[in-house]
Amino acid sequence: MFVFPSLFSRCQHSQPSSQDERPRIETSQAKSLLDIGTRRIFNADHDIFRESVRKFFQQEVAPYHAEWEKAGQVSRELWEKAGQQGLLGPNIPEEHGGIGGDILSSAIVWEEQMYVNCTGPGFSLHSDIVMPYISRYGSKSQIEKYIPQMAAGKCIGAIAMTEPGAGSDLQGVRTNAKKDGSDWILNGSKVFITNGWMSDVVIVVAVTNREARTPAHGISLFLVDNGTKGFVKGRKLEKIGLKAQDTAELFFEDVRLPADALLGEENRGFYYLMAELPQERLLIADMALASCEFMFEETRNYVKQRKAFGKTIAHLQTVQHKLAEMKTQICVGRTFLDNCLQLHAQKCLDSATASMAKYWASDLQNTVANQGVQLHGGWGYMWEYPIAKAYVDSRVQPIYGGTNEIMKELIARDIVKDK
Ligand SMILES: Cc1cc2nc3c(=O)[nH]c(=O)nc-3n(C[C@H](O)[C@H](O)[C@H](O)COP(=O)(O)OP(=O)(O)OC[C@H]3O[C@@H](n4cnc5c(N)ncnc54)[C@H](O)[C@@H]3O)c2cc1C
Repeated sequence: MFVFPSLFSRCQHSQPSSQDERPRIETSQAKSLLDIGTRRIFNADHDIFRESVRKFFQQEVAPYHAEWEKAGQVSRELWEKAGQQGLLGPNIPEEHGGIGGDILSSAIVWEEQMYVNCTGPGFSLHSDIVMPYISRYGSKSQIEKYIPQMAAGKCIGAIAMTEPGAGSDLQGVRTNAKKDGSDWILNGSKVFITNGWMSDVVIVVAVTNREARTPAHGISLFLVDNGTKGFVKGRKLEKIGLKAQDTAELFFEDVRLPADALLGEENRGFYYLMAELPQERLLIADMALASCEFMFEETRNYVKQRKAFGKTIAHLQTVQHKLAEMKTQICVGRTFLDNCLQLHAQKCLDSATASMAKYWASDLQNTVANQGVQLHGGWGYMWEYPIAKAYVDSRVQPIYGGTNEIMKELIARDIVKDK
């Protein structure tokens, strides 16, 4: 496992470490947008971590990804290896059984995954969406039961909000849990659940009080273990992209849950969701920007070696201008994203700002993917070319984690609200 040189108290404020003598350059000034040692939000300790994470994705993920795309899932072994390397739950406190790092360490894992263009492992959802709910709202026994196992990659986490009839409108969920003595009886179904097929524990969003003054006041979260009677996993869904990611339907039929399966307080689930969604949106945004950086470098390399009319296409001014536009947009986006990462590291990221990042970066990702494919010509449409894969994987980013239309609703609501 990678051992952090007790660096994270310093990381909290993202100051350059004393080891950084020269000011760090930003990505626009670097030789490649993927260079290690850039960006002022990071320090030299982060760079060491990034090197180990990069090596992990290059050695343990990239060579096997095509195989996992065919299988529709990654291997269990990969999860355990990631756990051993300290890649799962980097931002979960040590006293809860996590790694004890900062959000910037999580961001390094998100970005490095995109830099190898391998979307299969659902690490970010597990580490930075599911684990935080348990760490923040779980009881001592829930934390002890799940967090160390999740950090070790022996327990894979998922979160089930969306239903066949309710996605954007979360308050419309119909899955429900009714009290039976001190137990709960859970009924309903969920769809599009990332890590759903491989999951060992799922956080399930369910209605617990139909009489509440608004639906938001009657929703609770439950921890449901794989193998619980009545909990059935449906098929792995066939998607147009994210081929190696196991996205599944989940069914709950009279699932009897003990009282301690309730996560946090009864009927407080909607508030927990609202509190945690900005981190989910930031994560999607940062992965989108990192994917742009990867696609830009792929495209730059391609046009510098592809010949047409006796010289490389990188000599054509129209191609150069397109690359100039792409790089400018990506670097402008990176500045905003790094600002959001820093705000979040200081616990100051608000919902509207996170929504701006998610909407803008995921739209940019699709624009860059489209331009990258175009500059690759026919080869860009071939699966063997990384840009083709990046193109299809981009498409879902404006949809999940709250659609970009919903992001605009949240941004707009904040703009016009009475102060
Ligand atoms: C690959 C993948 C993985 C996913 N992983 C998970 C997961 O792990 N857990 C989970 O719970 N969910 C997951 N989802 C579900 C995802 O979050 C939802 O698909 C998303 O929130 C949209 O919901 P919906 O599909 O029901 O679309 P709908 O809500 O039906 O929306 C359809 C269209 O209507 C628009 N629309 C809806 N309401 C409004 C409005 N008020 N104003 C303007 N436009 C509106 C939407 O923007 C969209 O364009 C995943 C989805 C995919 C595709």
